[in-house]
Amino acid sequence: MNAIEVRGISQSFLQKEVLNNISFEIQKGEIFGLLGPSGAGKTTLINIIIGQIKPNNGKTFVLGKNSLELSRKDYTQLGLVLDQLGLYERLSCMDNLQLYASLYQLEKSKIEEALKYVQLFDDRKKTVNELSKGMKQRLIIARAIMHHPQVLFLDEPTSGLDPATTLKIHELLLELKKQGTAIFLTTHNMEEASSLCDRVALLNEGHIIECDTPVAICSRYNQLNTVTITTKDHHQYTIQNNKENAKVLFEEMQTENILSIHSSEPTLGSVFISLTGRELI
Ligand SMILES: Nc1ncnc2c1ncn2[C@@H]1O[C@H](COP(=O)(O)OP(=O)(O)OP(=O)(O)O)[C@@H](O)[C@H]1O
Repeated sequence: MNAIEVRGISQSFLQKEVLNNISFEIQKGEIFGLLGPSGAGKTTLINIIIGQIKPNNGKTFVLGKNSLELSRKDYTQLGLVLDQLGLYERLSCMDNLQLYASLYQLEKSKIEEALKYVQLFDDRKKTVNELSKGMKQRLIIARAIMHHPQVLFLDEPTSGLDPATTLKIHELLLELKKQGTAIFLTTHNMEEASSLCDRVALLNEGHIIECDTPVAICSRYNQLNTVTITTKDHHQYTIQNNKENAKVLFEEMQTENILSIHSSEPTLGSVFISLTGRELI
């Protein structure tokens, strides 16, 4: 059974089409990234999958169940990291989690376990307004995972965080993946997607324009593989890294006039730009 299944989803708001015939599936233990620029419809798709928006067309399933028929019990299998809202600023980390734990009827040990997991146990008595942005985000992740959900949704989980906190969050997500959690995340950050996700979908103007492993997508766009040559007389030019240009490169090398040669492989970011003419911001 797929953890998440999205079948032919289309959605418009005020006659503006946001999602057009979107389909994909996510397995247990898989990290799947949805990449797209601001306003591409990423949050809308999460809301459809968790049954909070009824789509104009198509169906989504979570753990085999139609999203529009999820019961209260089904929701206990899901974890959500949707934004930084929903924390009580003047309550401690512990108290914030305790409020949620009572909804799930979790024992205190589960809260402590989650706080340790995100490395906030020593700060458990601090109030939320004393936490940094990265600590708040880790608290939200603790809240989303303390009941051990089978499916975790994260909307821009590391947006605006420093590289060290981002790395910590990536390690946490990889650990959850190892335990079999299916993880669906949205991001603008193609480096995050490349290093973290098993598969990614590139979303542009309502359509999925690519969906595969980051390596497979990048290797499909080998024409973006280039070589930049700088000569000793400070002339610089970039050519495609292909068979035909190997001859040009060889001839240039024989002149002994080369200062440096840099090769540049396609990245998800450069693929996205070449396909859409726009950056992932
Ligand atoms: N309830 C709504 N009513 C009208 N328009 C909406 C509604 N929800 C979303 N939209 C519009 O749908 C489009 C997609 O919004 P969405 O929040 O899904 O994008 P996003 O990809 O998550 O963007 P970001 O990366 O900036 O969070 C936007 O143009 C937004 O204004």
